[in-house]
Amino acid sequence: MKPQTPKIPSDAARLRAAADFVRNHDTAALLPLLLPGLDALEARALEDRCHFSHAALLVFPPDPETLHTELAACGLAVDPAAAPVPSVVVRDRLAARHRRDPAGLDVRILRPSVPGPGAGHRTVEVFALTVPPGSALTETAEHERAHEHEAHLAFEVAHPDPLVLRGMCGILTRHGAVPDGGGYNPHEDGTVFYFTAPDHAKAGYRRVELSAPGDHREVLAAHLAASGDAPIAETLLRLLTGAWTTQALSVFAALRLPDAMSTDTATAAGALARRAGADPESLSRLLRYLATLNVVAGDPETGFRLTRLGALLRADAPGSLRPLALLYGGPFYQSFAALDHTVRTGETAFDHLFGTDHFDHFARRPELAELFDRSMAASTRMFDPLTGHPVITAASTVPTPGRVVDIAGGNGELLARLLIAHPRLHGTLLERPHAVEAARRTLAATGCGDRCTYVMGDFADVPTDGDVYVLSRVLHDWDDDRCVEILRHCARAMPAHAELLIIERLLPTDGSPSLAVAWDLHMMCNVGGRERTAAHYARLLTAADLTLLSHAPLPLDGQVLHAHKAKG
Ligand SMILES: C[S@@+](CC[C@H](N)C(=O)[O-])C[C@H]1O[C@@H](n2cnc3c(N)ncnc32)[C@H](O)[C@@H]1O
Repeated sequence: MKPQTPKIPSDAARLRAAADFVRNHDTAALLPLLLPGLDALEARALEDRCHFSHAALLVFPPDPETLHTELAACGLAVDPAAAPVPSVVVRDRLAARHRRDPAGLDVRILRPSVPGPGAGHRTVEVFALTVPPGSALTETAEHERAHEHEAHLAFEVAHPDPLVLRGMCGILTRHGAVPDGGGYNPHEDGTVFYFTAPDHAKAGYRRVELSAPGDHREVLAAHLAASGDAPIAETLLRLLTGAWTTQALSVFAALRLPDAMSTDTATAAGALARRAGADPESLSRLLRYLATLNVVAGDPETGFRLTRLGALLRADAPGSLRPLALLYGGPFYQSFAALDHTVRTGETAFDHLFGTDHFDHFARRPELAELFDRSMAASTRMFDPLTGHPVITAASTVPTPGRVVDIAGGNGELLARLLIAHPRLHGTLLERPHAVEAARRTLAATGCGDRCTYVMGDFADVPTDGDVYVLSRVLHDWDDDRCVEILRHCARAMPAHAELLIIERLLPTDGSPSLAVAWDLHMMCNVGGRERTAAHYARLLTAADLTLLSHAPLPLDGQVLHAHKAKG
């Protein structure tokens, strides 16, 4: 008996199936089907940041009218006023698969709405390529219908930024999804990241898409590289020109352009040049480059406005990254030019270049010291959950109010947060003289100055009257021997009941993405320190007669490690 060839469903049947699927599923139900094994925390993180937005398919109508009739027949109404948007990503994938010229494949995107359960706007995303009867594309259409290469489920990311996107891609890959291309579509200013669903997924679709409004080609480049189908020379060129990006951002911040620009309305480059005292032609070209990075939007003809990303470089933005832009484009840019010295010799490039270590170099230059303190304050979002850490709440609820000793506490940002959140808590800040002055000002400004004492000194001067000791972003500045020395000073000073909290980024041991890996290079080049794994910190603590009890995540890839004195 002749084996039966499975019948390929018609476009109308495929459209109906996609519409039914969208009608009957929502984000909460779909995520565990797609990523079985997702734990509650990760499911919540994904649900908070994205929603199921559409199911997609590629169809091949003989003409546009037939497509509209088929859509209407399955309850999919397309706004007749909305012109179909040209597809770039699916067009190029189709061209690559069938070795055709993309210019000959006019794939259009339609997005008819589908009312579904729960809140949120959902659509069927229809990629349509008109294939009239007898067309040379008939075979291509049959192949695509049979294999459903472009069928996918999509989740739209609500407020995409590079960290969120990298984190979400990380969760998907950790659960077995495999990066499978993607792209940026300038026609609708959106970026898509495709994945092959994990083998054990139960959603009935083989592909998943994360879609993000805006241009996220930097994150996309890494995703494409992981997909193995990146245009590799382009990817490498983007990587090689990273230094240009650093300088462009730094100059943009130094000229205070983010403060002069609106996020709503475009300003002509000429007007911005007059305000910044810059050359109009050169500034216009800088802004055009920054537009490719999504820091500004617009072009030299219409003018430029600031994006959400660019607004983080405003001097008064909460958590402003302006100080970091100036440091990374300034002294740390110079030191990175000597990275080869570090790699060849193991010595610190910064010390080699400036003749002194970075703490002394900055301490002797008040403007740099202030910039450094403000740059550390730029990432204090990392500290937010610490006010609720059980060790801190316990210290603030004992009958006699407890004391937090912040060792090398910088300009007092963390201590101020803890004292504001716990009005009975007292604090001591140990720092070098210039930083103590900055900390005094921070704590006085928050009205907590009278509950705080200051010790101008060195790690050897850790006070002995604390209940909680904090080492925030200190140990990563030093090599292992110096860390053990610092930890021994702590252990000797700590009363038996005292607790130690260490705030650092941890190097991942499972290959998951983390800012710690890049900052490890920064530490190596600039301070002779390093980022470490949890196990590495545990070893250093043990060598100093301390015991690591636990660690918990903080924002910006931070972690809080909890330790106390070794028993016995
Ligand atoms: C990376 S900053 C961290 C500041 C703060 N803990 C935070 O998380 O924002 C490191 C701090 O260590 C301080 N420091 C460096 N050497 C020190 C020493 N020998 N004794 C005390 N503090 C020191 C520096 O002044 C600097 O403020």
